[in-house]
Amino acid sequence: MIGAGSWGTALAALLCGKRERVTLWCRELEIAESVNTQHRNALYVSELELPQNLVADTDLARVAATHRVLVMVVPTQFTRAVVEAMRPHLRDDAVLVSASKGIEVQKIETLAEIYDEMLPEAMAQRACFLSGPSFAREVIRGLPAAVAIACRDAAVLPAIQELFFFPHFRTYRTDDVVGVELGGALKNVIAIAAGICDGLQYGHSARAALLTRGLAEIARLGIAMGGKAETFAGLSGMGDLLLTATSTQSRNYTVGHRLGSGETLEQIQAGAREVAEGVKTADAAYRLAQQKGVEMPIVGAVYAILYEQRNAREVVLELLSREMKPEVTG
Ligand SMILES: NC(=O)C1=CN([C@@H]2O[C@H](COP(=O)(O)OP(=O)(O)OC[C@H]3O[C@@H](n4cnc5c(N)ncnc54)[C@H](O)[C@@H]3O)[C@@H](O)[C@H]2O)C=CC1
Ligand SMILES: O=C(CO)COP(=O)(O)O
Repeated sequence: MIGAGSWGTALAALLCGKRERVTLWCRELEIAESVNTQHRNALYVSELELPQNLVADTDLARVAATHRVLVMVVPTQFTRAVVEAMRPHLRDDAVLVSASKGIEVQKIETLAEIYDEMLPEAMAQRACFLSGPSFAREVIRGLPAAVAIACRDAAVLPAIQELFFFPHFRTYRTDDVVGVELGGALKNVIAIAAGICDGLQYGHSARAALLTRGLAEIARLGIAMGGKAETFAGLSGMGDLLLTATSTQSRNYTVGHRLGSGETLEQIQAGAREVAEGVKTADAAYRLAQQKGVEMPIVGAVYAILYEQRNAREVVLELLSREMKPEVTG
């Protein structure tokens, strides 16, 4: 497991139920020591006990060289640098499984596009993408969840699906990498919008409208990028949007709620250790939509509130003043 934040720790603990030993690569020595000696992650999900067969290692080159299946769970904006550091050490038969959700701002690229750019063709082709409604804390506690896993290489996908398949963690397979990735990345931006809506106390009807139109935007960009329309109605699309945009457990929803309640992004981010991917992805998605000529008014509104210091109420008024039109859902 490459990345020892909340989600990397949760997925590593999950896989411990199926493998004799799972290695967790940690940037932070403090995490490695606490996992190896106390079976806890001292910095993330520290209240939860971890399996005894989870072993932490801080040497990225060694972990990359000695494992065939590498699950990538570092925040999106750091993925390029971590892949760069791993690249010389990777085995020829390595299978990368991406479990992060976001779009990189630096080059406006999805994680699949970063892998395509940086890895040998066959290795990039067999990379898998796991995404869907799943809070780390709930997964560590063994509560039921279901997610999607996507891969372009049909020969690799069943084995990776099986690796991540448990009675309480059901994994559904698809070949739609673009749809799964974009659903997971963009729902975080719409979750920020939903939080803003609730922070402004606009009510449940407004939030339901926002989520439905938000999903239409996600599908519109996703289809323009080559994703399949039906994927956006699935676990990595509507499923994850439902979870993230309606739960106070979500970091992205919480960022939005605090913005809607009057705090600034700077205040919210000061001292925050955990990543809310939607903040950076809003920037990348706004630019990507412009590049592709896709209309995304809700993403544009989140961008204006986050990056142009626009007043949230005024931005919502502008959204509500848009012209009359037919209902198109993708
Ligand atoms: N937490 C959750 O419930 C879920 C998270 N995800 C996704 O998993 C990915 C990772 O998120 P979390 O594990 O929640 O993160 P987290 O917020 O719990 O931890 C942050 C992680 O970032 C790493 N980090 C910080 N600076 C870094 C740098 N310069 N280079 C490399 N790594 C650095 C830290 O070592 C730590 O592993 C994100 O894309 C997130 O959207 C997906 C599903 C569920
Ligand atoms: O992706 C997630 C759940 O599927 C986690 O959402 P947050 O990052 O908003 O907490």
